[in-house]
Amino acid sequence: MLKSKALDKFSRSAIFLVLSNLKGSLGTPKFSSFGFSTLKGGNVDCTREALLWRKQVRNMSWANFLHHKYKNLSFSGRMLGNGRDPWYLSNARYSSDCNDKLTRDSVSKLLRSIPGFVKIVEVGPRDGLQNEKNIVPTTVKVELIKLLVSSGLPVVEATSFVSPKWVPQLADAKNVVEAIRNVEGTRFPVLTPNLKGFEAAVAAGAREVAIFASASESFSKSNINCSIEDSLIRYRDVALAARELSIPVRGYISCVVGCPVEGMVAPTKVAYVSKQLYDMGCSEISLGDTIGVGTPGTVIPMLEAVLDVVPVDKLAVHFHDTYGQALSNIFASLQMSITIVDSSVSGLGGCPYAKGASGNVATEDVVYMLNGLGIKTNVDIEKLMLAGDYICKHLGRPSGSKTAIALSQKTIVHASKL
Ligand SMILES: CC(C)(COP(=O)([O-])OP(=O)([O-])OC[C@H]1O[C@@H](n2cnc3c(N)ncnc32)[C@H](O)[C@@H]1OP(=O)([O-])[O-])[C@@H](O)C(=O)NCCC(=O)NCCSC(=O)C[C@@](C)(O)CC(=O)[O-]
Repeated sequence: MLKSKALDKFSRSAIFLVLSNLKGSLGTPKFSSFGFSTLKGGNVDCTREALLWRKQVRNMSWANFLHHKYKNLSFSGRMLGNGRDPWYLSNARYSSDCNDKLTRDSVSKLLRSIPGFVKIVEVGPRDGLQNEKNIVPTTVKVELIKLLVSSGLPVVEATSFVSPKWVPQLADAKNVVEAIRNVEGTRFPVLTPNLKGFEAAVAAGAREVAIFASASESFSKSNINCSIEDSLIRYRDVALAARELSIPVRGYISCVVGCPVEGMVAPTKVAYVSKQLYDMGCSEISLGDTIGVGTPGTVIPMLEAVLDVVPVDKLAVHFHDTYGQALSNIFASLQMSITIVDSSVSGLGGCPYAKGASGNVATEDVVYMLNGLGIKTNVDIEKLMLAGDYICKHLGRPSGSKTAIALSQKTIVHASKL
């Protein structure tokens, strides 16, 4: 009895402290920053002053807390406006945009190889939606694509001309392509697994296609029902037909670092398939970490192997974020001078033939990071968020983009002026 009471008391204070720190990370006061050590840190300060402080802090609003904490500090104008209490100012909003030359110069001095411009290939309407169980109406897909276009994205992968038995969600590919036929300013590649798909795509009005191979035999079999070599034979036919019509072909390679069945995938296998796609005339080769297991530790050697056989300006990277490594992998790729990054609005996605794989890296998160590095994309993040908001409302779930969540909370904070 005594034991369980003591345990109860202990767990209540433990829960309090854990919640306090959790609240801190979510946007409410973090008590440990006032000198309280946490469970993680060891002892809890139980002096009278400390307890009083804790009570006072617990009763504070977020705004009062910040005012208290920062009132004696001076802030740099760059971040916080005119130096009065920053938390009440509407222009105090932090932006990751890096427009000042000094910062840009020091970033580029340290990161000599990173590009000045990155082309983002938005794959949300295809890779993002292909895995959705409930069929998304064609009108919603078309509206999503139009919203993505208005954010300035240069490429939006629209859909796939694959077997509707394999991917029922994209059975309306023809209608989607027809509906965006007259939308200008953005390119709309579509996936075509064979000549049948290629012909249907061209008939619907597609002006760019993508073929998709794999670096893993098992994944090739489960995704397109044939071996890697057989897929390359099919894709040569598609590439040839496309060349005759001057239609650019993007080549994908799945499982470039790991496969759900085979585990680790050797960089030499990825280099081999990359070279085959390059030789058949692919204008771009996108290297996909389909199940999102890679870290820079596996991505860098893979890229090194591919860079030995394909020029860097032909390469794109395509990371899923299952283990939260996508941005680090993109950053490593930028350092290796890659200039094309695939991503999906709100982090939608997953592959129907890679169970457990989570969505692609969120486009909002990529744009936020690139803005912070002073790398241009021509994408308007606020308009991009409108597209994300639109599709998330339709799907009835929160955004998978941390940036979108944070920025929309800021808007609420500023709108209410706390
Ligand atoms: C490749 C096939 C078609 C082979 O599928 P199969 O069953 O071996 O093909 P088949 O030639 O025996 O044909 C079977 C049926 O499909 C039809 N068919 C055949 N081709 C087409 C076509 N193009 N469009 C429409 N219908 C087609 C064909 O007419 C026939 O119809 P039936 O006589 O039974 O009525 C099938 O396996 C397939 O469609 N797979 C697609 C799978 C897919 O879309 N996966 C997701 C995309 S890849 C991905 O997400 C990875 C990526 C790119 O994002 C990068 C990354 O993250 O790694």
